[in-house]
Amino acid sequence: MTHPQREAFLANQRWFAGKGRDFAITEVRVVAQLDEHVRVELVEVRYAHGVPATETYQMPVSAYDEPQERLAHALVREGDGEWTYDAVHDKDAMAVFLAAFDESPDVKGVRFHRLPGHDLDTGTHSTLFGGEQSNSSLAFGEDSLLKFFRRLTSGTNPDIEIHEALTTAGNTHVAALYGYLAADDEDLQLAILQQFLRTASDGWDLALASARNLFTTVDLPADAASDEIRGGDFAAEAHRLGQTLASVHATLVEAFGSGEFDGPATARVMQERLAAATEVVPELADFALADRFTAIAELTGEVQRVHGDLHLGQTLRTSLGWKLVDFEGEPAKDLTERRRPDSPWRDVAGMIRSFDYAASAVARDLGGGDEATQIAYRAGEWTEHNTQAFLAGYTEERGHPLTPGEEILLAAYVADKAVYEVVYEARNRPGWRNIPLSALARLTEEDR
Ligand SMILES: Nc1ncnc2c1ncn2[C@@H]1O[C@H](COP(=O)(O)OP(=O)(O)O)[C@@H](O)[C@H]1O
Ligand SMILES: O=P(O)(O)O[C@H]1O[C@H](CO)[C@@H](O[C@H]2O[C@H](CO)[C@@H](O)[C@H](O)[C@H]2O)[C@H](O)[C@H]1O
Repeated sequence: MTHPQREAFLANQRWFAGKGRDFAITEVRVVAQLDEHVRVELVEVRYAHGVPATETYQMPVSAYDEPQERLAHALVREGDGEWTYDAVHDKDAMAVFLAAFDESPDVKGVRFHRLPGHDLDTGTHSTLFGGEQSNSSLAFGEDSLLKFFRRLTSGTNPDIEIHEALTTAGNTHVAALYGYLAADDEDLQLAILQQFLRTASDGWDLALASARNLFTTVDLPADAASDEIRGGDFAAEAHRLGQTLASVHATLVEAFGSGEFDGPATARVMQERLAAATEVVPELADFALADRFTAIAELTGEVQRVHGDLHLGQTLRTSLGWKLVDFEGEPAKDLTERRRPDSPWRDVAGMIRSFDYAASAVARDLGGGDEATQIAYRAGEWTEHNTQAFLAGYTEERGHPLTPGEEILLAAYVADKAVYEVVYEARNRPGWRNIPLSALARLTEEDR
């Protein structure tokens, strides 16, 4: 059986990782029927070339025996007297999911798990989040947020696992976990239900606003007193973010334990990642990064569960402080790798790269006119200032300053993240490729 309409739908979704590759849907399975209209389907995709050769996607759908005008934009397929829609756009279908989390009914094929301590507000309507997302998230009124994982891999989902550990431990730097949806027969976790941080501001947006504010004051001399910068800048927030990350790391050690850092293996993985990335983006061969990576082979340290893909877009500022979101790890890694204990410096490096991204993205938007040199100077200054504040917050909270060995580790993780970003940008946002490439050029220059 062929599925041309479903294939066309899939190819247009932001969350479909196979864009640009030849693929066919080989199977559509219904894992659960929630009511007469709403069901959860799993779609198996097979690619003509390349790896991975197959993938599984989750499609919550709602089906009706006549077309639904209100859902015309979300049509997945029509035929055999049935109109099938992407259920995340369908408020009625989402109400069925919310009621199921509230009542934990017996639904063949899936289980609705709940954590104690919160009564769901079931009188609310769903609002789907827009934007560039790997999964599909929607808010129920001002109360809860439901995220359907789209690309599924069997095994424990780290986003659920880590939210559960931090919520149970009472760490307030994440949105509290309210529940999750899992398939019965297979080791598949389908969705996470958590506290909706409705008044929160996105860390990336706050950082951009701060950088823009500073750079547009271009008549400041390049060596302007940093007090002027401090007035409107992000440093106090960066400091709190550092404290937040240290607190989350400490709770993760308590919950999952820690292990020994393997220097030689990590250095090897970083070099392999660079070699693979150079195949995709040959300019990477221009950067002499090998010494940064081999330098860590001699080092000792600890590994633990971490966020794995931390950047400003994964942080939310609420009136009660910073929260970290989306503990799924780097989307390109397989699940086993994403759940493996890792160095906490990977997360620290992720945020440091993100400060550079924020400053560089604003500098890029402001263009290359007469003030380009001044803006570039300001961008470097903003990044450095916030990096130092973030590191101070992190080290103060954990109780001791950076050791020389940790500085070497951090330098390697910053370079490793930038290598990852070059490939990510080449594949997803070619216009942004120069941000990590310029960072690598600066790092290589520093190492000379
Ligand atoms: N608990 C929450 N409350 C409010 N907004 C949230 C919450 N969790 C995530 N978000 C926002 O929802 C969006 C998608 O979240 P994320 O977990 O990063 O999804 P994805 O896995 O699709 O990348 C982000 O903009 C994030 O800031
Ligand atoms: O949020 P995701 O888990 O999907 O992470 C991926 O996409 C991110 C971009 O949305 C990407 O982050 C990179 O760009 C950010 C600015 O948009 C920047 O703040 C980050 O520092 C930079 O790495 C992330 O790498 C990728 O895994």
